[in-house]
Amino acid sequence: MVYKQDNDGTLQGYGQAFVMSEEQKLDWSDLFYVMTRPITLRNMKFWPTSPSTFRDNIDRYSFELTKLASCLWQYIAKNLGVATEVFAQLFKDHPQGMRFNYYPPCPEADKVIGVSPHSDATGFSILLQINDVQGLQIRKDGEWIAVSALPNAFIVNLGDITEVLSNGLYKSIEHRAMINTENPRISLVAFHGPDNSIMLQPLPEVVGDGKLNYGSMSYQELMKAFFDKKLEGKSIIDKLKLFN
Ligand SMILES: O=C(O)CCC(=O)C(=O)O
Ligand SMILES: [Fe+2]
Repeated sequence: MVYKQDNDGTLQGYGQAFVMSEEQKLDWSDLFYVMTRPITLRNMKFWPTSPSTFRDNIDRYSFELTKLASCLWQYIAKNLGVATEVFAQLFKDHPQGMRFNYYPPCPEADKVIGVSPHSDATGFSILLQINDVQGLQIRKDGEWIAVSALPNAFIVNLGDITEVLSNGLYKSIEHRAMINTENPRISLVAFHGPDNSIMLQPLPEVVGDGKLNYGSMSYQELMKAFFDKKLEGKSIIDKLKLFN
């Protein structure tokens, strides 16, 4: 297949992620992932040329989402009492990747899962539920709750990076995607992560004289830890938490 993943560690292209063994039961989904920003990191060999509008539309969508993401960072910074320049520096060049998820229906839908429980290893994700099929669930107080998409609205899932930077004032959300027996479901998730070179730790401006709740880890190390194992709840956060 022309756009299939390479073994270059970036997971771009068509394929599966988080496959650790031949025996593993895979998630019931097809996925396609491309890095969309910074533009210099785009690898156009993974960008389909058919339909002919694809590249142009994704480029424009990526640009508009970046504006939305900058706006959200400004609100988060304000809420945390941190100068907006601090976030602008951490998220400089607006790193962004897009994952297209296709979940085929399954006659035995209760025996499979579309995406295993996890939190996103990113700042936040802006999710668009493309067709009107429900499937996303979030975990709140130990219970799984179905999220219905509002018409013309995005779903924003906070990621692990925001939890650590905010010393836990913001919590990343554990979520999963379920399958149904009749209808395929399609979602498009745009991950907004930090600059690749950052050292991830709670922001001193947020911690102040208070208790430090998380240890530190380079973002590169964190991404490696995330992709080196099966998706499993809030595993990155569990690793970095100093107290339970
Ligand atoms: O399809 C969904 O609603 C969720 C997908 C997801 O969690 C992901 O791609 O990280
Ligand atoms: Fe996710």
